[in-house]
Amino acid sequence: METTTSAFDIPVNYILGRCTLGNWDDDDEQADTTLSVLNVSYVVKERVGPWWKGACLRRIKHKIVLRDVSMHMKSGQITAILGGSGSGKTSLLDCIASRASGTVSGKVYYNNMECTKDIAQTFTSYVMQADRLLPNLTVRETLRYSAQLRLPGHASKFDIEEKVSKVIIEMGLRNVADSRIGGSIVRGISGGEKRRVTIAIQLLQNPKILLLDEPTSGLDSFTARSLISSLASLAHNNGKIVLLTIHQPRSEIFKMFDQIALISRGQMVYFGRTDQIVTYFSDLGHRCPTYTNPSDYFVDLASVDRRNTEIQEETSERVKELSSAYSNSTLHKDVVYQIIEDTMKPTTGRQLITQKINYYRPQKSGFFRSLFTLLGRMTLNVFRDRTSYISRIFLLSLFVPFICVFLGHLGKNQTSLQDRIGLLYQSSQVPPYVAALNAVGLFPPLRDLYYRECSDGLYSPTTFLLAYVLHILPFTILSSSIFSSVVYWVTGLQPMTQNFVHFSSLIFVMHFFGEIMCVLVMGAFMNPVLATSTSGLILSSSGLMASGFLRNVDKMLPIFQWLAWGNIFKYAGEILAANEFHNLELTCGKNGTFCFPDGDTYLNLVYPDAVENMTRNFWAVGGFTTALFICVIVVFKLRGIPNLS
Ligand SMILES: Nc1ncnc2c1ncn2[C@@H]1O[C@H](COP(=O)(O)OP(=O)(O)OP(=O)(O)O)[C@@H](O)[C@H]1O
Repeated sequence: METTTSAFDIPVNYILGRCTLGNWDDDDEQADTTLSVLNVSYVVKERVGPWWKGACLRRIKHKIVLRDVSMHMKSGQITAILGGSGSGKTSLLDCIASRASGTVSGKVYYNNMECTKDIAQTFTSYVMQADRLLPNLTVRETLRYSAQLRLPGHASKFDIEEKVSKVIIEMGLRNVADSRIGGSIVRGISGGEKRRVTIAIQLLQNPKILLLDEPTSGLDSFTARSLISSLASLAHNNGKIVLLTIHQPRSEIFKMFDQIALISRGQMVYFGRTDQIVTYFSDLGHRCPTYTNPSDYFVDLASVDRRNTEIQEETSERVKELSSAYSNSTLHKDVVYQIIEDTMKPTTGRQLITQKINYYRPQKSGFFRSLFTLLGRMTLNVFRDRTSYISRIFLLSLFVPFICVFLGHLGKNQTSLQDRIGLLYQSSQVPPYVAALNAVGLFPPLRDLYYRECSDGLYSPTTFLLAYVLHILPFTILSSSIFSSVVYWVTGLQPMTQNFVHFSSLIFVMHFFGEIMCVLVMGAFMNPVLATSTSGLILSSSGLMASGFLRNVDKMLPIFQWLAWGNIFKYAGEILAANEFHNLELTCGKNGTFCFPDGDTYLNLVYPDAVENMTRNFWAVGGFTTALFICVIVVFKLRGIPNLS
């Protein structure tokens, strides 16, 4: 079948094949697809100057990452972008996938139709360099959950299983289908198999165009070869466009590519058929020596050597000559003319098809389906890892023996007043802090996976965060109940059921609050070490300042008194104090020194309205926790998706 040459020839069947009204899994492999890149340039902003000047004061420098790059690919072809480190390979893929963060000029066309982000998301799948997979799931489970998120809401269980089995076979994962992915601690499938799983996830949506950033990085040469061979057969047998970046492939791999794009310092040095590259460079006077891997030779030829100034100038000059020779070559002109010719045809048909694409774009799996899929996946991931659920349930309980041994059974004498204050202070501080530790350990892999799936447009931050809090809820209830039951009854706080219910409810809310607080910090900072120290600092300084257990809030500077109104620990402190000290009888010594005859005397002194404000304070802690959760969603939305590799 001939390549699409007219806008009217754009295969509507293919579009219909992805239609939610038709069969979403229709493999209309006969339909040709083209992908063209015309004079694409890409400029990014860099801030230069000393760090202490901050982001606003540092000078902005514009860096040209890509300059006038043109390429043309069609279905059934595998094309490799080659080049040294920093030459602009990943940036070129980002521009094609509409994921670039800087300024892109020039045009990218899908089926001779100007590309928008929507079109890119509909027709392409992007495989990033890093595998972001949950270590405790098996290959099949990973694919099943991904399919539930990626396939339209009406796809049945049977459709999903069928699709999963199909990609497992396509990517040669049959032997490891029921093995765990594994991670740094638990051994799982090999690095090459993980790469295959990542690619298989992207194949679930049956994309026409598959973009892969360094798919062979970190793989041994045998595994790399077998992976590229699978990608080549995806292109040749399934009619996909496969475009990948690669550093320096070995010669067997090099031969598998149909086309090569060699770039250097953001400029194209060669784009054309693989079997013509040797002749092309020989004609320019750079003959690839016998017994030398052509990819090694050409990548070295197009790289600037920075060992010393002399060599740098010499190699820079050579690269300039190579890129100018290519831009004047018939090879380059043919590519540009072909793209211009194909895309200059009447636009009405294209507009019509754009409308069709917008109409037939596959529907997302829906809010509730995404929510329950994420919830199921997170829960399974925790239950598969003993250390995760043990730490979630029992980490808080580990503090109990220390508290009990240190304080023992509280009496009714005057020193027990101080013991009670210490115990209540610890009870308000430890649960949120332990929850923050749990979040630091268990949230980052889920967040990384969220970033990848969110950049694929699968679900929103709200869905992800809601699923996260719902999956921690049973653990939070269980661990806070164990903590409060033992601490409350062993240390001998007021032995009344209602007081115990108040105490345990507050412990639960504070435990939950700590986790949400840490998730908020991890939405702002990627680094978990920074997240731990920031969360710890926020929690301990808030408790210190506002709980009233270490210093009476009314005796602080007015600014701190005002700030305390906006701090959950003020209300938590009042609840704990009123709950324990109201109606508490104390005994005085015989030597006639000042003493508190009962807990209410202490309450009147430090928390005058705490008993009357009990209900208000419960509303306040609940309100703070809800508001914090809303803030987390806002932070994740504002922060967006970081530039992932
Ligand atoms: N958003 C950005 N901000 C600043 N510099 C950028 C940005 N994107 C790309 N660059 C710069 O552009 C150049 C090309 O980067 P790119 O990641 O595309 O190279 P690459 O060929 O993929 O390199 P590698 O093979 O090492 O991954 C690099 O010098 C990089 O620092």
